[in-house]
Amino acid sequence: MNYEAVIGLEIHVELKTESKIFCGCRAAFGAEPNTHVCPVCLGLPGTLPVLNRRAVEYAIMAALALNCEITPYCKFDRKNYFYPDLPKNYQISQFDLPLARNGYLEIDTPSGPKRVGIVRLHLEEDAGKLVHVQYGDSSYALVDYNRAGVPLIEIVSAPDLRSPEEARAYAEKLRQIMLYLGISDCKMEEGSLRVDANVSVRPAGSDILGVKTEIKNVNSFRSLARALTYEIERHIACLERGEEIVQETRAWDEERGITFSMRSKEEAHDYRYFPEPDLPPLVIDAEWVESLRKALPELPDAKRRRFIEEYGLPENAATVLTATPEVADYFEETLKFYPQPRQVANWVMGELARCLNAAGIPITASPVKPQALAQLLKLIDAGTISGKIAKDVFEEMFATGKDAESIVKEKGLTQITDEEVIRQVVREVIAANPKVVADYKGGKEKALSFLVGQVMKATRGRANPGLVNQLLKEELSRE
Ligand SMILES: Nc1ncnc2c1ncn2[C@@H]1O[C@H](COP(=O)(O)OP(=O)(O)OP(=O)(O)O)[C@@H](O)[C@H]1O
Ligand SMILES: [Mg+2]
Ligand SMILES: [Mg+2]
Repeated sequence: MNYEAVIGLEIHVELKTESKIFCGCRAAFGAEPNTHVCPVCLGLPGTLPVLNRRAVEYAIMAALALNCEITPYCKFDRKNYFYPDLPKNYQISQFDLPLARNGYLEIDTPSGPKRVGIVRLHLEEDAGKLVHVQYGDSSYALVDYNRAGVPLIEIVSAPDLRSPEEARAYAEKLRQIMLYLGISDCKMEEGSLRVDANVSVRPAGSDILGVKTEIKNVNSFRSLARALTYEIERHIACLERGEEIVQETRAWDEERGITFSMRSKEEAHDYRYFPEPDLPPLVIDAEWVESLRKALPELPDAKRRRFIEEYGLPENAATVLTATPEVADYFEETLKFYPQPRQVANWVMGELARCLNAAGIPITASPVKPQALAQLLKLIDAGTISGKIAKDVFEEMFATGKDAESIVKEKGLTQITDEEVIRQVVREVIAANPKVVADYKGGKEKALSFLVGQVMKATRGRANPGLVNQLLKEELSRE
């Protein structure tokens, strides 16, 4: 039988606010354990939460970017469960009235663009973190509450994804949008972006959903795709053996490349959701939403379209150059000093990308700034250096942070414009290539470019190309 995979993702995104969602503690990652805590986020009796306005704004921005409807009157609910990382024994979340609903995200697939539905987007607080340590012969689980109360949004997709590749494309696109909005770091390795993958299979063509399992603990987009591939094969093998799929939560084991059962439906939590009595309902008026909508930055799809239309870039170049807002900014900043989109695109995607990769640094830390790159490109246009020498100069700029002109001067890479020097080389080249000269005189235009190449080679690319051409023609007609 032919099977079809059905996948829906729940993605948690930590918001990059200064303070936590219900108290004034700092929300930053990486501090000494339990230094960003207070009676509110520690859940001590008698404390009351106060909602962080910025967290709501960030969540609304995310909802708008994902084409959702904002719920004008929403509320918070308590999701009750017991775990040591949850000091209050409940998490403040949103249940029946989430902040936003009914959105979509467009992904690229081999058969064209595809819209993936977004069922809901809600606000909640993060839990603390357990740190497992070995001390002598014993192992301990220590709790760090710094993360407790960091604002999160959970974005729940419809079961619209049909392959691990689509799931990966969706998760990557969602991350790209969050980075464009500047509302999260989205670092999977630090847990500021976490993906739970729900998956089932069914006979191809059926419109009934199969029993799903939920995979947790995927630490990268690559693992997400691997875990789904494994799980889909496991489901199919089960069904082929005539067994039923058990609805359960499974964890991905990166090293062994398998999923294993964490808890089954029978052990599933009854969260006993009820309205949070300590917070008033959240009323989001249309004016607030509109002012946030107006302030949204240009998003990836729009930017990519503009790069194609405004700069005449091919689609793949536009995709690469809009991968992050930082790359796009670098590209456009360079254009301000050197308005030649194609050339700049080639250099940003070529030499610059290669050097950044090799050095393992982000474009924002590039030792070569946009203006410096523009100056280098101008030197090529002016004929001061050849395109080939420019690559060496760029490497030197990247390694030392010096500007193109000083490197060209220091290393004696300046073009040769002295007519007599070039004429001498031209004569030598003509003397050394009698056959090519004869070809040229016989009407072979191409022979000239060979001779130009020889002169450039003899001068290590430093001769002024215009002069080389002119003097070659002069000398050849003289013979
Ligand atoms: N049969 C199915 N096959 C694959 N995916 C499914 C199926 N049914 C639901 N899904 C997906 O599973 C996800 C369910 O997420 P949701 O947050 O609504 O519930 P939950 O996982 O039960 O709750 P929790 O937030 O406590 O994990 C959605 O992304 C949805 O698209
Ligand atoms: Mg969920
Ligand atoms: Mg879930």
